[in-house]
Amino acid sequence: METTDNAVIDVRGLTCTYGDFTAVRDLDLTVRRGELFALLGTNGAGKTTTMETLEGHRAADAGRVRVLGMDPVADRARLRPRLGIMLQESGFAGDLTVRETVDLWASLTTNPRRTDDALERLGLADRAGTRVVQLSGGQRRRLDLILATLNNPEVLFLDEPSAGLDPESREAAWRFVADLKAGGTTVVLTTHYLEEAEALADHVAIMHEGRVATEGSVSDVVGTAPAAIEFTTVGLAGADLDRELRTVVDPVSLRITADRVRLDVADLQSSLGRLLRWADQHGHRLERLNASEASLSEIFTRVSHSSNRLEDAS
Ligand SMILES: Nc1ncnc2c1ncn2[C@@H]1O[C@H](COP(=O)(O)OP(=O)(O)OP(=O)(O)O)[C@@H](O)[C@H]1O
Repeated sequence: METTDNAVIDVRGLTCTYGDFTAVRDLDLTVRRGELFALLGTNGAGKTTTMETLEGHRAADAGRVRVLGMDPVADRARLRPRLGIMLQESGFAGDLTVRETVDLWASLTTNPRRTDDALERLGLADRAGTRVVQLSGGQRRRLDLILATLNNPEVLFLDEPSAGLDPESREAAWRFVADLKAGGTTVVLTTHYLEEAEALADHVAIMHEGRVATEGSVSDVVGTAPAAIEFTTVGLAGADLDRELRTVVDPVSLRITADRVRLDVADLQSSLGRLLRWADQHGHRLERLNASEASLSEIFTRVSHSSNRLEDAS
């Protein structure tokens, strides 16, 4: 039986250890049917360990993991045909050609997808006769993606699918994954490309030191951080300007360096409106004015500079 809320993956209190090192600690995750869930995080945050547990490649040391309502380790034989898995390192035989590899994989799969279209779309059609060992790293990555999706999986796990791909191949891989999602496949991916998460993900979770530090839609996650307004002032003095801006805008923080001002604000639209009205009324000129919402990359940087130690103490 599947869990509530259309969850195809439900993880509660997952803990994974290597010896006395805890790589994943008390992690909760919910992935809903048909969504693309991006697991982000610093190197060593625990993404691959979490993915391996979801894929049934390693058992949880504590906690409960359900994929399509099943235990990925205990129910592996029943679950595996419904999953697509692309690992960081592929382990298939390099002596076969691309075509032979795809055919071999397809022969082991019930109802495999047609592959010519996938080879074409991922730029491997003209490599069909090439031995896998002779492929470049990026070409192997694209072959891995095809093999992981041959069985039309209900849930597809992609561990850094676009690592090492050139920009054009990355775009092709993104379109390929987006089309699978449009066809109803639930996708969980890890990536270090934040623009990949921004382009594809319905839900992002940023992991740090074995835990999810923040999660939600990209706009939810980005919305948790203040926006920034920057400008250069002409003829306004430091202390007076500081006082006045705090009254006008009520910023989260304010920094004035020489004549450059940076305001971090909770509500960009209303703060900007108040600032511009104030400048108009007093005839102030705001030069090189720049206003921007926080980016995923800023959130990522904040998370990676934070520490779990405080939480551990609580
Ligand atoms: N086999 C292992 N033995 C001991 N420690 C391990 C082992 N595999 C991973 N770790 C440690 O567990 C932590 C989490 O590793 P994991 O590979 O899950 O992180 P990650 O988020 O996928 O990192 P990356 O982005 O670098 O791939 C790291 O500190 C890593 O050194």
